[in-house]
Amino acid sequence: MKTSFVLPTGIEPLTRHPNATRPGQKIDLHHSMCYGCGADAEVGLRIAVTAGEGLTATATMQVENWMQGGPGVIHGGVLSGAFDEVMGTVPLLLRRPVVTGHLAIDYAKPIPLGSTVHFGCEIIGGIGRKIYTRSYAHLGDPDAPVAGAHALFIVIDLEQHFADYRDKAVHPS
Ligand SMILES: CCCCC/C=C\C/C=C\C/C=C\C/C=C\CCCC(=O)SCCNC(=O)CCNC(=O)[C@H](O)C(C)(C)COP(=O)(O)OP(=O)(O)OC[C@H]1O[C@@H](n2cnc3c(N)ncnc32)[C@H](O)[C@@H]1OP(=O)(O)O
Repeated sequence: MKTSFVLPTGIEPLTRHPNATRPGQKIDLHHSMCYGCGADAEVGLRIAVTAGEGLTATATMQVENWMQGGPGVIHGGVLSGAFDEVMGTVPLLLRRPVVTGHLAIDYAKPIPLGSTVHFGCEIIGGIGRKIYTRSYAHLGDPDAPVAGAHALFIVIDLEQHFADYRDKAVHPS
């Protein structure tokens, strides 16, 4: 698939954490009010990410009517959010919390409402606090991708990063 995302040189391989989620199991819920994965979020993508072998994962998302952009098809921003969620979850296999620094999407085909989008994802490697990932999406045939994505995630100190915002956090009612 065509992309204009340029990977830097010097990316080093990363290793799965020994206590990471086992292949075939769902990677732990981030938090229940998360727009990407939360079961209690008022509006959300409700994506479940399953660990694969090594530093890989898969995920699915149902394309619901509220996700419409062009007539009958998914909004590009919703798909972008889905890729962010899928790729942002995979660094949990390293047991390292991250936030997105750079996200690039390649849209190859329109995705109809009512589809199930299947995602594959892998960690390419890292440089210092930077973790590079790539992902692709298909509608049932992995040989016919409908979109692809790359992202750079930055490892953060979880407590410190959100310290000034926690008083605004919303909780399940
Ligand atoms: C939805 C939020 C969830 C957040 C995650 C919470 C918990 C994590 C735990 C579990 C995760 C589980 C599931 C998560 C699922 C989905 C994830 C969704 C993730 C998101 O949706 S999260 C929201 C959007 N995200 C932000 O809200 C970030 C705002 N931002 C910042 O908070 C700062 O910007 C930060 C921290 C990114 C960096 O700040 P900083 O001061 O710590 O570090 P610094 O600036 O030095 O960058 C360090 C090195 O990255 C390079 N670098 C930085 N940005 C770059 C760019 N754009 N392009 C190329 N290189 C870049 C620098 O050049 C330097 O590289 P070098 O070391 O080589 O110089």
